Amino acid sequence: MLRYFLLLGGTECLVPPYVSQRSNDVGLVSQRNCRKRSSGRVVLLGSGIPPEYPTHDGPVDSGGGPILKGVILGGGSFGLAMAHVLGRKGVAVTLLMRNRLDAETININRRHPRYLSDIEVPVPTCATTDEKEALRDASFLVHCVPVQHSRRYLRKIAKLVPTGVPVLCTSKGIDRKSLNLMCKILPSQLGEGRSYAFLSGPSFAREIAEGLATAVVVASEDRRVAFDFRDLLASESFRVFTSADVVGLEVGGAVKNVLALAAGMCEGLDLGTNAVTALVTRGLYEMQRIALAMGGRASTIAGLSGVGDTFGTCFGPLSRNRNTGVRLGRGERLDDILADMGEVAEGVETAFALERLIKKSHKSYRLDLKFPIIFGVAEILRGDRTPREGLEALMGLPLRPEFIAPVSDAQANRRRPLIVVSDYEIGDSDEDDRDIDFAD
Ligand SMILES: NC(=O)C1=CN([C@@H]2O[C@H](COP(=O)(O)OP(=O)(O)OC[C@H]3O[C@@H](n4cnc5c(N)ncnc54)[C@H](O)[C@@H]3O)[C@@H](O)[C@H]2O)C=CC1
Ligand SMILES: O=C(CO)COP(=O)(O)O
Repeated sequence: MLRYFLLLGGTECLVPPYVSQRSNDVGLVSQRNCRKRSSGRVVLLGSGIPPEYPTHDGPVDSGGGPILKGVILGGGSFGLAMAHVLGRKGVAVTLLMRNRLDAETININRRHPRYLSDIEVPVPTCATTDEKEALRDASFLVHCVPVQHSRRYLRKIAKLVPTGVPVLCTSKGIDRKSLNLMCKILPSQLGEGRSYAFLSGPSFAREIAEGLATAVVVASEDRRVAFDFRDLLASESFRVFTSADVVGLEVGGAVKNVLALAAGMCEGLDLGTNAVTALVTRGLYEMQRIALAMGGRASTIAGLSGVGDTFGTCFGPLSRNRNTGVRLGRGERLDDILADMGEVAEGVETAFALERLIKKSHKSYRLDLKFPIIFGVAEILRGDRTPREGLEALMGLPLRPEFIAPVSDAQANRRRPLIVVSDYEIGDSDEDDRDIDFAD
């Protein structure tokens, strides 16, 4: 088999050619988005990407065609998981990391010393800390840096990111300072002149790296880029749906981490199945309310990136947010848990961000009745209440109908994204009459 040698950051890596491993049951590669070359291989062109798409100027294979080079920003658990997804498709990937020793360990031992260290990093992956070298001929970026560090990180590398290169974001949360989702942060730092897509859904890094079946959603306002990333990532073990609802997808990914903290607390307090199920269901109602107010769709919240990821994170054993909640419920201090965990629990900062965002944008009376779980989690994390007091407060809320009808015209105006949380409640007859997905 032909092999290509790529010298990156002083490390020689074997990079097999990009080979489409899509099988018929996964779906046909879109003709608009790909080109069949004489070698019979299928190469994604990135049709939504401007003509200067650097694939065409980057390294070439022996047939003179471009080789895709993905750069993964952030070499933590999810960066590694994405290297596995792309590695399975034979795509050359550079992990852009902060720690030189970690990068060298990956290049030499094919393992990260701390994250998923029992799983070998796939061969087409190189690791480096050299930002300039890594980004120079990137064809696409995959952003896997935690949300709270993203703004500063992106600002630092912005000048090195080639024009027009598309970005797939996998980070889930709301920035505590700016109160923005990643769909605002990325263009604000890397510019509007490129396409952005967002990946979410129940997708634990460990299970992906182990090759267990996973289904996610890629959302983008640019349908061609959503299709390109879908085709680039999809394999027999990684199923990718597409969506145009970026806000709904991101709200689901952000809020589910806060709900997982609450679900974990129920477990830590030994409250039983009734309590945690009720809490998660009511939490989804809060998630939906926020998504609708920000211009997202109810159907997205009912899908993989809403209910799906909430189930996985609130009930599955792998969630770091849930495990943080369990330990809080058992009486440990938040600072001790976070220091000890050594991995990110995005729900903590996102709970504070959501609390502020809702209070700032929502002029309604008794917000604590509309978002009791999100507000309750923020109070517990701040140390204003214990987890048990938080639960007692939920049980003591005024008795009300399960769903409240809309109280303003905002629902009718949903076609215009509100961006800020507005003053209305959703009803149980909530309709979603817009396109569910891109019309193919
Ligand atoms: N691990 C998982 O199963 C999943 C994670 N995600 C999301 O992916 C994002 C990244 O999470 P993980 O990789 O799991 O976190 P992690 O805790 O495993 O790793 C975090 C990575 O970010 C890097 N980092 C931390 N601070 C940084 C800074 N200031 N500048 C640059 N890099 C910095 C660290 O060096 C590390 O490589 C999060 O938003 C998370 O919600 C999404 C789906 C699943
Ligand atoms: O987002 C995730 C799974 O979809 C990972 O959740 P945790 O960050 O809680 O581990």
